[in-house]
Amino acid sequence: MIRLGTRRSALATAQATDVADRLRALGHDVELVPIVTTGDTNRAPLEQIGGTGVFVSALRDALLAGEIDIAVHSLKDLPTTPEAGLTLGAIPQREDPRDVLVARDGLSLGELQTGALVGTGSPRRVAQLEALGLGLELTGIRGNVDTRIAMVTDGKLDAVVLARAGLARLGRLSEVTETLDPIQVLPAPGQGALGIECRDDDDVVLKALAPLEDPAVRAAVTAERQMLATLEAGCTAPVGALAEVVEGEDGPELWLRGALGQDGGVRRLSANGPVDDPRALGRRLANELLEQT
Ligand SMILES: NCc1[nH]cc(CCC(=O)O)c1CC(=O)O
Repeated sequence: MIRLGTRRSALATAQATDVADRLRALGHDVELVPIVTTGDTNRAPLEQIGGTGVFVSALRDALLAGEIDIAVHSLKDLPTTPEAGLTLGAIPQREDPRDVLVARDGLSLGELQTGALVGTGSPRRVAQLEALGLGLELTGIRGNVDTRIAMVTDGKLDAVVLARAGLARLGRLSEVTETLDPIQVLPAPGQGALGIECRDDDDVVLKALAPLEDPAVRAAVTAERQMLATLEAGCTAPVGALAEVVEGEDGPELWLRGALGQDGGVRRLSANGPVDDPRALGRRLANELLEQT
């Protein structure tokens, strides 16, 4: 029996159920174990209560205590610092990593008027949206995906910006009024990807997880997360990153785009590197972003 720990939110439950179903299809017995985290019980702004890492620590404690065997994380909420005794046993196929706009009356970003009220609590989204120069009025919001969409439906906001992956997993893609091009808004490092964490000496679970692994996604998110780590930025920092495996002249290579919000503007760069050394690429792009003046 594999005990899979999950937060109770609709999104976390959808992600956990998806992983559980895939393990069951491979012949494993899986039990879902609900875990409550500080991020779920405390409504204060994330920056005040320790960033999105607050969603993670209770799950990690349960893993280390042997109460659960695997934890399914949204990779963009997982701190880049490794946790002793734990490892990412599998990084499965990724959902569409892009951000989306959910606006009233089917509007797109370019159709929103100056002064339109757009909800997002993410410094990354704020920095990149402001850099577009559309004169949008950005306002911090928190709450689950349903709550955020309701702010538009109720007329409190003209629009909200969300991760497309979350809407896809909740079956709410019909709410999307525009998918934002990464040329304008780069997603958070790891967005749309799941990280399945387990104890690093749990050979039975590691073997069970192996078939869920997508090596190209692991390479991409490793580069994105290394860029974030080198920038010494937390999950609430104004950092966007998106890597993809592309076909280069000598075979597949990794292409990484990065954005760093700074001094009211956004620095953007991209670089290519070998697929087998994603960390070097992430580190290089981070350093180039820091040197750019
Ligand atoms: N920070 C909350 C969070 N964590 C993961 C997702 C969406 C799913 C994903 O990116 O994997 C979301 C919601 C959002 O940003 O809209």
